[in-house]
Amino acid sequence: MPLADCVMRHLPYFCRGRVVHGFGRGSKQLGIPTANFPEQVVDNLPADISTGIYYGWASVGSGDVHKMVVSIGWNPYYKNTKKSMETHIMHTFKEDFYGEILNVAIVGYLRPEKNFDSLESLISAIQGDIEEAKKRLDLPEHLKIKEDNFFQVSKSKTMNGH
Ligand SMILES: Cc1cc2nc3c(=O)[nH]c(=O)nc-3n(C[C@H](O)[C@H](O)[C@H](O)COP(=O)(O)O)c2cc1C
Ligand SMILES: Nc1ncnc2c1ncn2[C@@H]1O[C@H](COP(=O)(O)OP(=O)(O)O)[C@@H](O)[C@H]1O
Ligand SMILES: [Mg+2]
Repeated sequence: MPLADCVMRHLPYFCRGRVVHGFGRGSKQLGIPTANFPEQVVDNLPADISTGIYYGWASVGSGDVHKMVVSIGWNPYYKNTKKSMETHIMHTFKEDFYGEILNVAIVGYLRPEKNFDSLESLISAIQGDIEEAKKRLDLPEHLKIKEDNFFQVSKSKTMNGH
């Protein structure tokens, strides 16, 4: 099966988890914070979902749904030994949200993970991903996922306090 088919078969992919600490590189070194999921969420990804860079929608707790990009894999530039799943939300938050529930809907695939010969080229690749994701998410087929019941449930009272 071609790579794109393997990847797309699982999309849209919905998941939630509590935001944990990563290596603290996202904001400090890249200027692009990424909310990291715990190991259990990463381990629960479908076994054949390819590592790489994806885009979709995300909300924190019962908050609004925003555009996002997500990186799944080993961050070859940093040579991580554990697979991670990290979401950058295209929204300015007043404060950090470690420990809160992050809800994500992955709707599309952008590219495989890559190594880079400088931090600047990693940063510009990520900025390019963000711009491309913003454009693609305006397509009607993607906009409708923003309204999915998955996000409505996270807004309902039954989720509060859990
Ligand atoms: C949209 C996006 C694309 C990314 N692409 C790559 C990549 O191609 N190669 C790579 O090594 N890391 C990539 N990363 C991951 C960053 O290296 C990672 O977010 C950074 O190391 C922060 O890690 P931390 O959360 O542990 O601090 C990407 C991250 C995002 C959000
Ligand atoms: N727009 C945003 N997208 C993702 N995380 C954000 C955003 N704004 C603030 N944050 C906060 O920044 C943290 C991620 O920063 P980062 O430098 O990647 O640290 P870590 O290595 O601990 O993941 C998130 O856990 C979240 O609390
Ligand atoms: Mg992070």
